Amino acid sequence: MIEATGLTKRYGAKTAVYNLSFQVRPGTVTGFLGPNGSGKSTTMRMILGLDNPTSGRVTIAGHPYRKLPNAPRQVGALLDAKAVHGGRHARNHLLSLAQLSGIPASRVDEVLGVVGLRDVAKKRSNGFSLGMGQRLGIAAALLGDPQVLLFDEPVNGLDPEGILWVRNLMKSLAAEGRTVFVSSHLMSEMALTAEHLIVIGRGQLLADMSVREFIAANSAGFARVRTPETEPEQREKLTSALTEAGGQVLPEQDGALRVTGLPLPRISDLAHDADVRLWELSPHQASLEEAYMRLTQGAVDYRSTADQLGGFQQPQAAGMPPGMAPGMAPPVPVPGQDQPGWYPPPAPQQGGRPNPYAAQQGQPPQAQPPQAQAPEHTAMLRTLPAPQEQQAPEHTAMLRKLPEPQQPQPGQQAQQPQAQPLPPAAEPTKSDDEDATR
Ligand SMILES: Nc1ncnc2c1ncn2[C@@H]1O[C@H](COP(=O)(O)OP(=O)(O)OP(=O)(O)O)[C@@H](O)[C@H]1O
Repeated sequence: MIEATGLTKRYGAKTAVYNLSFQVRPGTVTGFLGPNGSGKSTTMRMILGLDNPTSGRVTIAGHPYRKLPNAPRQVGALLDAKAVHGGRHARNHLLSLAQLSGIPASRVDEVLGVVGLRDVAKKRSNGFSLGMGQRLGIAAALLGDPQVLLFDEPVNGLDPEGILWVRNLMKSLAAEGRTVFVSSHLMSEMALTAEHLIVIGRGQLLADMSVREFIAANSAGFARVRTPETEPEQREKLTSALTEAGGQVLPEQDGALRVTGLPLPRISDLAHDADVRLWELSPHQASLEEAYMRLTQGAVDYRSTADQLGGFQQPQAAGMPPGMAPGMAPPVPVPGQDQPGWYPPPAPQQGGRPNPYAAQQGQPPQAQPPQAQAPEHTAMLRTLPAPQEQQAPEHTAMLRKLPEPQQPQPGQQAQQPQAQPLPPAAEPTKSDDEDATR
């Protein structure tokens, strides 16, 4: 088990991690999520003794990493797949790691097989693709057959087959009773891989709970309703009927309607009363991505703006909305579509605290009084920054309430992808990536 208690890391004026307490248990894959720069890698480095905490502590099986006897046999990690001696063969790289930890050479060949790199074992790693480098990093993590494994973005650069392989590998490692702690920005992948989540924002804990609890706590279910595409007036009629009945109706990108606040039978009755035919009426649970977006909206440091292309864009045809090509039907306006938060599903409860980050943009987290530690097996979502942290009851979820997502600013609309002509085929180049000494 990995246990962090009041973990804080400051780099000069920058507070990268603040008062982080959590446990990563054996037997399940625990996902470690957070926006760019939220402190995931810093936390992992502290777990592995590569960075010293400014305060607090983190242990593996009860010991700080540096005090673990023969740590590489107990803990395996992939932090930075590029952190290898590029001039070495893949096999020699692993052999040198194995020798340092008293691991037999036969294990090197085993892990090369596990990660699918046997055929390139004698190739220099500086000639490896991103995905091959990731596989080599995973091989290094598996080398000591450790009970505790940490992976920072393990699927980065992997092809679909590789992503599926990593997913199954993580699950099987956890099923063997190991502790598996994985960071990723790929929410769809995390939803399929992890059972438990630890979510941080600006170095502070936002959530510590199962994936199922996390989605339920950060989103509400909704109904998708579709009317005949050839009769847009039916869609408008239904939208009015649903809105008058107290529902919230928002457009989906494919022309369907997303309805919250009304149960499915009521939607069906209202459609019937309004004499509107339905082509679809289906219940939906929000995705992990939507729930994550809702929770972390206020903790994102790096946001993109629309590319204005230096004013070089072709003028739009008269009356044509930006991004619409001539001949495309403009979207049917739907009441409510300009409401903030139409993309993420509505929060399950209203009246949350104001966004604690709103006044802190670009500022380090403010010092807070020590917070009570959550008991074992407690799923946590925290209200932040609260002057006094309440103790969470066992098996309950705690959630940091953040405000509704912000309305995109004018001009921040995503651009429609434009078809680009293919570049001319590149001339084949001579490759010397196969090691001459092979
Ligand atoms: N050695 C360092 N010196 C100064 N600041 C650092 C250092 N390492 C990390 N930071 C800062 O600490 C913060 C957290 O960085 P960290 O790399 O841990 O985030 P992350 O969640 O892993 O981000 P990403 O998802 O982009 O990988 C960032 O603001 C980063 O700039």
